[in-house]
Amino acid sequence: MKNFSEFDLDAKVIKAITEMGFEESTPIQEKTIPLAIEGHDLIGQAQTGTGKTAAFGIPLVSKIEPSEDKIVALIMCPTRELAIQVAEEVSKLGRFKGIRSLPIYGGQDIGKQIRALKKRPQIIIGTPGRLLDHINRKTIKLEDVKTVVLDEADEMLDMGFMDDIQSILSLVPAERHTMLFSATMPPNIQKLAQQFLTNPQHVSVIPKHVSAPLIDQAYVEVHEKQKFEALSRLIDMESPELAIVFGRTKRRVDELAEALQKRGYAAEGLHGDLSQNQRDNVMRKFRDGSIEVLVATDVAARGLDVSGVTHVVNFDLPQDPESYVHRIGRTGRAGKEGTAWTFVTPREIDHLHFIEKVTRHRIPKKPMPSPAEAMEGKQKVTAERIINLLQEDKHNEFKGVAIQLLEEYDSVNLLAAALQLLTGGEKKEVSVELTPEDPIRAKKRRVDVRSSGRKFNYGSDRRGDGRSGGGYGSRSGQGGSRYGSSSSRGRDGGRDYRDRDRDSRSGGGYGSRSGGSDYNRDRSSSTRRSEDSNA
Ligand SMILES: Nc1ncnc2c1ncn2[C@@H]1O[C@H](COP(=O)(O)OP(=O)(O)OP(=O)(O)O)[C@@H](O)[C@H]1O
Ligand SMILES: [Mg+2]
Repeated sequence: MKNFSEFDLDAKVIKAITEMGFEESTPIQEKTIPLAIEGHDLIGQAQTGTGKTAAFGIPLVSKIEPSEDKIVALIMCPTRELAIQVAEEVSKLGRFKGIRSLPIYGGQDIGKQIRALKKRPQIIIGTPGRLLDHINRKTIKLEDVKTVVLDEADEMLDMGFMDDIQSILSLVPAERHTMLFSATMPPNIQKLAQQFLTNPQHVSVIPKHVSAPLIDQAYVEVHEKQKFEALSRLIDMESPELAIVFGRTKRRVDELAEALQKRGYAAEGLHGDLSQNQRDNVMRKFRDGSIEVLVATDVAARGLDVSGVTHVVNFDLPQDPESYVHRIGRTGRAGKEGTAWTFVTPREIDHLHFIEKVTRHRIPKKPMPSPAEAMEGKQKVTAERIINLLQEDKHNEFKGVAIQLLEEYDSVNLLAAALQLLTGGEKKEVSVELTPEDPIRAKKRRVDVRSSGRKFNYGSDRRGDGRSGGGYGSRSGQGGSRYGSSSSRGRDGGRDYRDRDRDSRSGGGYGSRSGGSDYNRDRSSSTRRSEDSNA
């Protein structure tokens, strides 16, 4: 893989890249950056978590003049969370150059956005609905836009944004540079590309080796009623640093988050019925580690990049193979390993086979963790916490009692009792009741697998030389202790939303759901997404 200094990039951008801890380019970046610098239109495809954001962000930021006081670049994304995240990455890349970027999404106070637009950002990162709104109000003008990026284009179309995207693109001068990123290439994407891209170069990184994917996948066959028990045992057994648990509906997510809290886990739910403020809050807490389990609908399946997500659990089997790939792709990112478990009820086994077929990956079956395994995992974590405390050496005030106890009791018994207390068995007795979900029925439909290219993480030599897979340079500042407490986890500074607008109104007609879709549709155009509508 190439070092970033080998590309024709602005030195200030290289400085930013170094500061972000990137050492070498990823394969999609290596292919995309030179083409984008030369101004070629392009269509990019690569697996989840392989740095597509920087693949378009780096050349984009490199080309923009800091003195520019108009909107010269437009990035469109399907969800609010993604708009925020992409804006965050772009602004990090443009820091030393003094590039101004601004996320624009539904659910946030429009007045606030209008004020922020007065600061003359050069790059706008937005969801199509809210962008159109600003365009209609003339608070965003596209006449000087020279570069357009469509991120997760297939998802935007699936969400019913075709008309909005077409209206927006038709307002951008034809003399422009357009980059489209998509997981799949269904006909509507091809149509969009034909309509709005000029002689696009196809850049795809499809892994050759599938022998050592970074994501360790497994399924557990469980009855609907056993799922919760299976989940809590799994969390206890594996003690994830951070985990995302996907549920099928909003109701499911709410009930599950509540049930996990009752059992003493730091869990919260994320779905489209929450206000923007709540959504931002949940994401912020997840990113800074104050919640360890994020329970979410598919709203969190695409693009979201949170460092430290070691586990993904499909509490409910996803409807589509694509959704499966995107959900599990929230772990095993940027060369790190991850684990993905999928719960399958006996009646859904056929659907699982369908997913295996489309993703061309056999998912091995694992037994439901036993109570003993769960207990063992918990004890291990407790023991590690004690050892960590021991190393901190700040427990002088407890030493008196310790000496007293040791004089009276056997040391092994004493420590075992303390471990029992700390492992906290009692909370687990709380009974929880979840409303059952109907099983997913096997759905036979054609999916463009060949072009999806997001089935596996590449890099079969990963384990061998200790370097991360797929040609990633290591990234500094990210400790990888599997059992580390959240406090020992290197924080991903720039991914914290703390300083973002949190007093934004969620009302005002924006961010309201249309047709029960879980996405932030801030327009009323119809949506095809229905998984979440029964919440
Ligand atoms: N060259 C690099 N070296 C190390 N880390 C990188 C590099 N490029 C990107 N990253 C990091 O990898 C992570 C994943 O990147 P990104 O979110 O862009 O992936 P993606 O390909 O868009 O995934 P998805 O398909 O899920 O949207 C991010 O945390 C990003 O900062
Ligand atoms: Mg992405």
